[in-house]
Amino acid sequence: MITVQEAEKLILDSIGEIETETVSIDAALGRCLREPILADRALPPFDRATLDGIAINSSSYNTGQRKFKVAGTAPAGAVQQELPDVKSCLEIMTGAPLPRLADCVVKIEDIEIKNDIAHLPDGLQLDFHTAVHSQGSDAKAGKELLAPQRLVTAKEIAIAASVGKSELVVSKSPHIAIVSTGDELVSIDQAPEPHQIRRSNDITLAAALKSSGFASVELVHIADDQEQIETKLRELMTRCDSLILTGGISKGKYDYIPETLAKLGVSIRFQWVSQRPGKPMWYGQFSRDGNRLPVFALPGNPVSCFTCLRRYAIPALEKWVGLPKSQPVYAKLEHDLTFKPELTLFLPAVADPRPSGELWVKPALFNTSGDFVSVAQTDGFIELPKARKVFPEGEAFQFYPWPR
Ligand SMILES: Nc1nc2c(c(=O)[nH]1)N[C@H]1C(S)=C(S)[C@@H](COP(=O)(O)OP(=O)(O)OC[C@H]3O[C@@H](n4cnc5c(N)ncnc54)[C@H](O)[C@@H]3O)O[C@H]1N2
Ligand code: MOO
Ligand SMILES: [Mg+2]
Repeated sequence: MITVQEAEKLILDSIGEIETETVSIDAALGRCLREPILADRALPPFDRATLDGIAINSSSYNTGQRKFKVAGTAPAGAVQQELPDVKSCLEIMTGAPLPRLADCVVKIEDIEIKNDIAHLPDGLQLDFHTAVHSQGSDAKAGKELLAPQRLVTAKEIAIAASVGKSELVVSKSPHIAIVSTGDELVSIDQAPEPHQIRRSNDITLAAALKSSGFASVELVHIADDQEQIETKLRELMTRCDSLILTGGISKGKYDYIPETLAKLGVSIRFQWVSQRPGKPMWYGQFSRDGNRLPVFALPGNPVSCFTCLRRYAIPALEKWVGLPKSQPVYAKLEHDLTFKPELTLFLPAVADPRPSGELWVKPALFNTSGDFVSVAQTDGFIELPKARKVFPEGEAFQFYPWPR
């Protein structure tokens, strides 16, 4: 049996970088950018008025001129104009190119225009490019505005749009199959017999993946029949980029998953981790077209598979596609705890942020790793290391928020 840290390292070390694809800018939201975004021209591309007012030559004002003939109007969207001479002005709108011979803008509030003459008061502070956003002052043409390997959010879209990128190169979004097995499981729209239970893990894992940015998910259920499992998994391996299985991995007579995966050529990286819940967890990879594709076989107990998905599978998928890893935070325990088994404990807990800026957590009491009822009241789990037995109130440990 390996430790949590060893399992995490084996998984993350085995994960490479997924291929790229080109998508429309709208479809790039939430994906990892995989190309640099360069300024296609200077930003701003011309000397731009930042206020509505008049464009003048500041040296005329600074050598005593107070009346300027209004020679015309410079709206935004019109080509750059020119003052007839340095003694006159143009009315100018925010966003318009500064006219040639003018070097600053005086805002409308500071002046009075009567009979096409603009009257300026004494005491204005006017210099070269006052109220002008100078050409290239944000970025020179060719400058890298965004480096690759970052999450595309609204602000990245703003930059891409401003340089005319209607399509972006991003990481592919893996198509993930969530496979549940078990003869006792019925679909949620079916009335279960007393000995049956509703199949909840697969749809739960799908929701967690979707809310973590993995939208392409397919649900598959297979009976506890080795032949059917083999046939279906073989088919999924031809077209899915990752498999996440739940159930059928422990020591029961009908726990066919590890054996079948091995038979199908999925190479095992590990099974059995010194953790609760989730001890039977299995991880491996298979090759297709030169890519190594991850397979997570998670225990069937609902809390186990949910916890293992959060602790291992989601960070691994994030690394694969280049999304920022959903990091744990540190949080302080609200009361003393003792846990004697030689296992790392993932304990569901309620977050309690304090006005002091500290995050505290209140561990939840829960029955078994089948008890989703208590877990639903919590915000995440706290990780209590295997090397310890006693965990005192006020000590900080890593807290993993649940997927939203
Ligand atoms: N002799 C041993 N028995 C068990 C061990 C062990 O070490 N030695 N480990 C236990 C632990 S820990 C866990 S966790 C479970 C893992 O079991 P499996 O992965 O084989 O899962 P199943 O046997 O198929 O199911 C376990 C439990 O979960 C329910 N389940 C399964 N799939 C779903 C689903 N899609 N939706 C809702 N509930 C599901 C299933 O009905 C069972 O009650 O093994 C222990 N045994
Ligand atoms: O991993 Mo099991 O989850 O402890 O019931
Ligand atoms: Mg079992």
